[in-house]
Amino acid sequence: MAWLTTHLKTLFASKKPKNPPKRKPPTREEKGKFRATDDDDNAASPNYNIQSSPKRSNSNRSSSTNSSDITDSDLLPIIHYEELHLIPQILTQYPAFYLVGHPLPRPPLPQAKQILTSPDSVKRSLIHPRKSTVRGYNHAKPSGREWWDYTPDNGGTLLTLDDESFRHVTREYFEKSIALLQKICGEFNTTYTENGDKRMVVPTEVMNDIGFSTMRYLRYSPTILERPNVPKVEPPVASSSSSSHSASSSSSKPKEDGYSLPRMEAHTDHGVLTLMTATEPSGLYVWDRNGKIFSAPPIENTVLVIAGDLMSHFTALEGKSIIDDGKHAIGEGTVLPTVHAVVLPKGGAERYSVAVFLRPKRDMVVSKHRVRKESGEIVEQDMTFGRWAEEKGQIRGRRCWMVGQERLSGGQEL
Ligand SMILES: O=C(O)CCC(=O)C(=O)O
Ligand SMILES: [Fe+2]
Repeated sequence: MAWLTTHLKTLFASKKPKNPPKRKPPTREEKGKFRATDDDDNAASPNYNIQSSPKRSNSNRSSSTNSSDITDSDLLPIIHYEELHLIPQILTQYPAFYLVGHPLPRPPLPQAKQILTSPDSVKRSLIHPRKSTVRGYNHAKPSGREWWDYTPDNGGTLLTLDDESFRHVTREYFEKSIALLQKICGEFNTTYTENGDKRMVVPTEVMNDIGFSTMRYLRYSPTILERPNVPKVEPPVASSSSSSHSASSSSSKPKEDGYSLPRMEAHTDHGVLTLMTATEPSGLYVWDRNGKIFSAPPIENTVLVIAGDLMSHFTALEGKSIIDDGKHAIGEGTVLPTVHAVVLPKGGAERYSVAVFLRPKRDMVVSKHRVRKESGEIVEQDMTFGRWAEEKGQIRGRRCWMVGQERLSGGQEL
């Protein structure tokens, strides 16, 4: 811990108190221009400039979640591309941040719409031969959601549309986003120190190789929930009660309560970092380490960045492992994986989103795992990224492993 405390003192503490006073929400005039530090500090160090997100109206917030504790002061920071060095500290304080001034092209939201509104026959042809949920087309109809994962191998020519422009835009956004996320990882390696020397928290292979990274196009829509192919169950012949009729006659329709809105259950992503962008209506929420919820609607010209499980693993206390030591591996410089969920507001609109996941190869060894054999002997076994992610999916409550919200578990397979 000493290495980080000392380093953070040098880098940040003179500019920002350890427990900063709660920020006041910006006034309309300050919209998008609020500074988290006072101006004297900024005069000494003009680079330390965190903008809060512009004030948002309540109409952006879903009325369908229990988000009454979301107030206007719950704003995620906006970081400028020229200030990437702030990100390691920001991610220990906030569950997500918006990045502005970045070199990415326009987000491929029209391409997300194009592929996810293709005829069913086309979608069927894009399903992975081994039904991978992270390559090609998939759907989760009970959640009102469908998605398509880009396959970077073969230059992005597999399980994709026969459309040159679609392929070009998709590939370009993926490659530039991965390069951006890798650059952000580089900032972690210049921020963390050990005995005065820089500590490589993110392995070189993550920064030099696309590994098992992918990009996902998602569509959330009430029309997906309708499941038109599910045969309608006729109500049993009523004896005396008329209520049984009304209950079963709605079986092929989405229920009108909050749980039948298009959604993605709360989860953390397996990888290192995820970059996201979406259309309105938003419905994206992120949790901080104290369980506080932030609404994360799309903001023009920005992308949202969150941390995945592996970032916690990389930034765990030196000599400790999240996998073996659990919470004892968490220090003040440990970035926790961002718990996030999507719940579409009522009203029937569709939402499209794009998520780019920076992940290493599945066979990357993330830990020497200590296991006890039947004889009682303790041996070391390699824990690979792929196996770790798979185990997480099998353990109830682990999809949001830091929060342990079993109620909300769900999410994606790797
Ligand atoms: O649709 C979104 O904005 C989030 C998608 C997501 O969290 C995921 O695919 O892991
Ligand atoms: Fe996610």
